Amino acid sequence: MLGRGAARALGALRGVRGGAPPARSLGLSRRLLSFEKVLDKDHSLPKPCWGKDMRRLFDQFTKKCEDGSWIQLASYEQISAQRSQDFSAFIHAYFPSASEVINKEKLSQAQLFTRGFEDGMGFEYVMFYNKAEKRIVCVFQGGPHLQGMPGFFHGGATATIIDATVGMNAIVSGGIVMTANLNINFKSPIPLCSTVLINSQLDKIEGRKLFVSCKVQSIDGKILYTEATSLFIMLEPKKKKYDLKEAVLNPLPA
Ligand SMILES: CCCCCCCCCCCCCC(=O)SCCNC(=O)CCNC(=O)[C@H](O)C(C)(C)COP(=O)(O)OP(=O)(O)OC[C@H]1O[C@@H](n2cnc3c(N)ncnc32)[C@H](O)[C@@H]1OP(=O)(O)O
Repeated sequence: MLGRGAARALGALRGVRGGAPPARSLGLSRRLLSFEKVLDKDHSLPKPCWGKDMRRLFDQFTKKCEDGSWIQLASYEQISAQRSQDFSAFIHAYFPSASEVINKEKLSQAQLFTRGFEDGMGFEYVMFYNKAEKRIVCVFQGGPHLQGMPGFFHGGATATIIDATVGMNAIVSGGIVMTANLNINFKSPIPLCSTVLINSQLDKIEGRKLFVSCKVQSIDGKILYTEATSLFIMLEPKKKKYDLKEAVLNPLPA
């Protein structure tokens, strides 16, 4: 049977008892904590580097959260030291060979790729989740360090924010998942430093497979920049010797 740490990690992802504390207990009733974080700030809240489009869209979606149909997803740069330990256990459970490379110390220094840039230079984004519609909308303002062809975003940067958005959609539905496939059609180059909307939709779940699609559009909806489809796989507990039933039925206190 797997250790307590991995059970907690599962709880953190699934929001079950024993995982991250409920958002309400932290006074954040309209916000869903995607994982517990105490060391740094929530990067999905307004900052001086946000342009007027980003702020206006943030305000519009925050308004939509008032009736509970939409939830703003918090986002942090690092996970807490405690969670780092939990994730070490998680990695060991699912990918034993990887745990020889990624030790606890390295994990404690890790940063979420999309949050590792100086404010305003890289990925500025905030995501909003609509459970009933199985949608996540990401408001994204890309900074000057994401340039590819001069004056436009690098396609890899676009792929990254797409993966983050469809990935979050898969996580909120499937728990512990990994991207198995991501197909992207680049229709029109995205001007550097612009703000765009990424609209993602969970299309279907078949067993362990989650199919999520998305469109990247200008904020007025007139330009379709990019379209993508993706496949996420829920990790197979038995295959990786992870006792999911135990983790769900006997969650640990936070
Ligand atoms: C709390 C912390 C929160 C963190 C928040 C921040 C996160 C931000 C979010 C960022 C998000 C970033 C996210 C990232 O960046 S994730 C990082 C990028 N992804 C990876 O590194 C994944 C690498 N791949 C794997 O580990 C395995 O292949 C996985 C786990 C995916 C499946 O291996 P597993 O051994 O488990 O499964 P299986 O092989 O038995 O296959 C099962 C079924 O699936 C079908 N299949 C499999 N692959 C493909 C494929 N390519 N196309 C079509 N179908 C495929 C397969 O045919 C079979 O179907 P069927 O025969 O049953 O019908």
